[in-house]
Amino acid sequence: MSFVQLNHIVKSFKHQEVLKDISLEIPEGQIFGLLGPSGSGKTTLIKIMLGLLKPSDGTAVIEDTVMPSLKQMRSIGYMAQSDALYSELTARENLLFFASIYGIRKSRRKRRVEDIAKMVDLTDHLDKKLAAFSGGMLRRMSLAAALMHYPKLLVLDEPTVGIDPVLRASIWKDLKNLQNQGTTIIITTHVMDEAEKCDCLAMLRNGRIIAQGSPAELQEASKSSTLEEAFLYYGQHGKSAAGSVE
Ligand SMILES: Nc1ncnc2c1ncn2[C@@H]1O[C@H](COP(=O)(O)OP(=O)(O)OP(=O)(O)O)[C@@H](O)[C@H]1O
Repeated sequence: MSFVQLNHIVKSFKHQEVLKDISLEIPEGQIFGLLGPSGSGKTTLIKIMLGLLKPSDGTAVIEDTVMPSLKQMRSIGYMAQSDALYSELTARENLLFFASIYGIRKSRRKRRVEDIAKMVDLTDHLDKKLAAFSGGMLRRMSLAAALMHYPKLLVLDEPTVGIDPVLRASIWKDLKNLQNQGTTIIITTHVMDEAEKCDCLAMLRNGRIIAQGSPAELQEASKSSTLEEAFLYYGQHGKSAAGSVE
């Protein structure tokens, strides 16, 4: 069953058509990667999917509900590119705040904050103000906040920018664990070794999906030895034979 369905999404800002007839189906429990150069429309597509932005045409559906839907929004964790956190508060205070707005019961908040901090490797920094955090630590805080309410769908816009390879690997381990627990994960990335870890990829360029399929399918159909090579191939040759682009 597809968990997320995008039907013929078009989005224009003034005279610029940023998304041009995008249709996608993302099955439940998948790690789905949106790959594309800067400005190709990844964030815009995600915001439409989440009901944060209205499409000019088409519909975004999550679990049979047309977005925007308050009910569905409550079951989504969204980690945006910029960190929406309070720099004058400590990490613990920030996370307790998210726990309260996500409706985690008071008796469970302290424990949940500690569990989440452990997951993103911030246990030793819980009582520091975010003003003293590095870029990578702030990204980990954002991930923690997005995970606070056990979301069924986790949407991550370039989650590992500014994060070192060791921590990136540990975050990916956590993402795989979440997937094993049934979470559907959508991730935007420029990083190829990250794209390779996704079950399915859609390559976006100039507001269109130029290829879609598993990393292996995309490489095979373009006779490429790496995903990067496949991406360059599709950029030059248009739609993929591998994918389910209609
Ligand atoms: N609110 C807006 N008003 C006008 N134009 C916008 C708006 N939001 C996005 N755009 C334009 O839409 C295009 C796609 O932007 P978007 O942020 O979706 O790209 P992206 O693929 O996420 O890029 P990046 O990887 O750099 O984050 C860009 O040309 C951008 O300037």
